[in-house]
Amino acid sequence: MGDSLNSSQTDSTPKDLLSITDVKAETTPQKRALSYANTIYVLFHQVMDKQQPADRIVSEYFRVNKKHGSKDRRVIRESLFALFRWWGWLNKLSDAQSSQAWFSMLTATATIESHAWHDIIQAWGEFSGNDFSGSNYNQDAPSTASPCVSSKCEWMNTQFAPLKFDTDELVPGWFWQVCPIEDAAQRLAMVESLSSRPPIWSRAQNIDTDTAIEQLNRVDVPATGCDYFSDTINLGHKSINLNGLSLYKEGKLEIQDLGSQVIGHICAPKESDLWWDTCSGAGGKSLQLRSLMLKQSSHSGGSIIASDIRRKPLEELAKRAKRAGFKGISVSPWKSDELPVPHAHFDGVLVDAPCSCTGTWRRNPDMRWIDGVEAVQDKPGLQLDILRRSSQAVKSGGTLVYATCSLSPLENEEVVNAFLAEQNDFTLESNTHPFTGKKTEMLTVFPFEADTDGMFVARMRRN
Ligand SMILES: C[S@@+](CC[C@H](N)C(=O)[O-])C[C@H]1O[C@@H](n2cnc3c(N)ncnc32)[C@H](O)[C@@H]1O
Repeated sequence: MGDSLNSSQTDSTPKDLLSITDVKAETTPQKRALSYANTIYVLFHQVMDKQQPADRIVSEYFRVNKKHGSKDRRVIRESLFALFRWWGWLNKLSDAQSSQAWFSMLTATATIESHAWHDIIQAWGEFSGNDFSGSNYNQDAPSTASPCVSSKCEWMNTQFAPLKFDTDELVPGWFWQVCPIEDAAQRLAMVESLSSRPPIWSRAQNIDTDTAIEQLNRVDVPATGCDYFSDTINLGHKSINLNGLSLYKEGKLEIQDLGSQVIGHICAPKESDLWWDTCSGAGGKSLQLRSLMLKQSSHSGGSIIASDIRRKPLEELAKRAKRAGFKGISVSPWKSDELPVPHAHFDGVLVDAPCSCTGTWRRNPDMRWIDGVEAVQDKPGLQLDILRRSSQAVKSGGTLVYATCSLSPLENEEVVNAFLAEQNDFTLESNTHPFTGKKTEMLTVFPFEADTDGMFVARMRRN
């Protein structure tokens, strides 16, 4: 940590540091452990107090505090995100304002996640005043050895007896009310997946997938293929400097979660189709739709119009399309409630609606504690309204696809059912779930099925 091995503040560090007057850091690891603990404490409270995504807060912190080396960044970032993953248990360890409780939390998370910075973890354990010597954390264990969430729960129950911990508590209680799962095994699988990170999923475009994988392996990216879609590439769990990859710079690799890729396959655009992506954001799915068209014919005459109420993501989409060399994608921002495109005109309309994003909690574990139940309950009115308006652009015989990255039936099945109840010229079509092989009308991708984010999709046809 450069020369700041104590708890001294940096310019951008808020003044409300952990109270550490009772902590004596003597050895170098202890001093580093103390400094890390303070930084993580400040960042954690900034996320909770400002109710802003941890990703944003951490990026801003590292942008200002250039002194941190790569190990510092890793310890700070991973410990912070781990705290949010296990906060449902940790918050029971008593008052997070107390330094001893804070050190217990840090030690417990690092133990549960088998983090590799053993000297730091040991120092945190010593500062905590708690006896972690009986912990099952093994210094020689590879960090990939990750016991299941039930055994982690057992460890918590033993380590912090008489406190009681339960796997369901790793997500807020309101989640189970709006995303009910009756089956106990499925419920546990859901908690298990929400307590771990999915790999970085990507898509090969304009290039054969095996060739792309070979090129990635040559530069030490542990890329592998995927059983479900021929253009999907799993890039593993380690963060990657995308701008250092020529494949990415040449527009031959796009990052897109495998769950999100399901949506493009359910849309299944034909090569000459005209599609409208009504909530395109920065165009993850527009690019996928275009890529699917071009896979059928490199002379595909099809095209996509992308719309969003925000301009910035549309600018980003234009850059990504240019990078990929994709002609046939244009943008048309929503400026009012009026359609920014012609009525009854499109072979396909995709409504990837704004939602609570509960399906992305694996990548953003902080959101489960920042958001409340209103993040789910507030959305269905808007979602139905966008779906209703967007549906006017579907031509007779055309396809309407509704998707979210929510796991709640309130934002999913109930919105589609409300839409179908009022629009009798649309009928629901059935699909085969790509991961489970089951036939289904409305399709939820659960994160535990194929190590992805959670998604929902329903496909309708205009009669
Ligand atoms: C789930 S995100 C879209 C993600 C994007 N399709 C992708 O694949 O990367 C939802 C998008 O809907 C946009 N949005 C929010 N309210 C909207 C509205 N009333 N009309 C159109 N778009 C809206 C948001 O700006 C956001 O970009």
